[in-house]
Amino acid sequence: MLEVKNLNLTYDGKNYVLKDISFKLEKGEILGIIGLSGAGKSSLLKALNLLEKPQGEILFNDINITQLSRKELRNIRKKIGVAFQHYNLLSRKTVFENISLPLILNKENEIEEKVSNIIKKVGLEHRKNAFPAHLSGGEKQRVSIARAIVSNPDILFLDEPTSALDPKTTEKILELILKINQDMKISTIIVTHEMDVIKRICDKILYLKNGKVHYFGEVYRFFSEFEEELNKEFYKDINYNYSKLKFKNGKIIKVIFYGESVGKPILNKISKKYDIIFNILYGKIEDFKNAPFGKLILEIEGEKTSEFINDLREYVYALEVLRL
Ligand SMILES: Nc1ncnc2c1ncn2[C@@H]1O[C@H](COP(=O)(O)OP(=O)(O)OP(=O)(O)O)[C@@H](O)[C@H]1O
Repeated sequence: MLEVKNLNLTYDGKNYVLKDISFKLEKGEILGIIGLSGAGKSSLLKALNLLEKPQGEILFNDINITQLSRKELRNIRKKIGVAFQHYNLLSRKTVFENISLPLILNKENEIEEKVSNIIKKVGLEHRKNAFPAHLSGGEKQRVSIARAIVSNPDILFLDEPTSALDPKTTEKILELILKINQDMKISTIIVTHEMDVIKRICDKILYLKNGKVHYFGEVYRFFSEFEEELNKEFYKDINYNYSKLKFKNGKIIKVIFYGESVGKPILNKISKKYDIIFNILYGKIEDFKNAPFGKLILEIEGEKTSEFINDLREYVYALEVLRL
């Protein structure tokens, strides 16, 4: 439903802040855009919105929206919902009035009913007559999201929707985004610098580095293959400690489990089969959107470590020998 081909963007006509960006978003998918500060995340969102004029193609339901007239663009914009990090609510209007705005601008009918439905969906019935100054951060973000989806758009852009919120409120907003995505089948692009947001709700990830696509694809593959870089750039996930090693001649392996294999006693079974003893140096299981994802770093010892590794490889998503 959205296909971006060879997108480039420059603000000054010389330096490109987006370079040859290409990716695809299918209907109903949630795509997370991540990258360090200055990588070009906001610029990409602005280019997709055509708030900035990029070079290249943006095919929205097979129409190249970079080539449209103002009037055609106005119609397409009705199909795009945007919620900003700082909410951008009108302070003199109530929750209800803020959410009504896009419908009034688009001269739609049955505004009362549509707004009431959306207010119910985002759980703000009890706050519908409140003014933004009297709302919590989470409630403001609910209003902002409600306003973005009230026109029933095909695509929703969310710019850092949880970065100003505490962890509990973040979780509630992520649940809301997932619910909206499932109920309304809205394709969603979410800019974030929070890895947990990507893991919890995204199907795909686009990792921007210096204005270029460094990775685009499935979330689980990204966390399986880009670990070292992630540790360096974003957070310290794995800091397994070689001082915890127990075996003199042990090998060290990293095992990634994804989906069904998480939670099965595979390791126990296969280690018994080859008479292998193991010591867990690091282990973590996380709930990704589509399936659980587990990572283990093991120290192994025994006569048949090679056979053990070969056999185990068959049952897990990925296995890497870190030290022979
Ligand atoms: N309006 C603008 N005019 C000129 N340069 C800009 C403009 N907006 C952004 N830039 C530049 O474009 C590059 C990418 O910035 P952008 O804000 O898109 O990055 P970002 O990944 O969203 O960063 P952050 O996480 O800090 O918001 C930066 O070098 C920035 O200085």
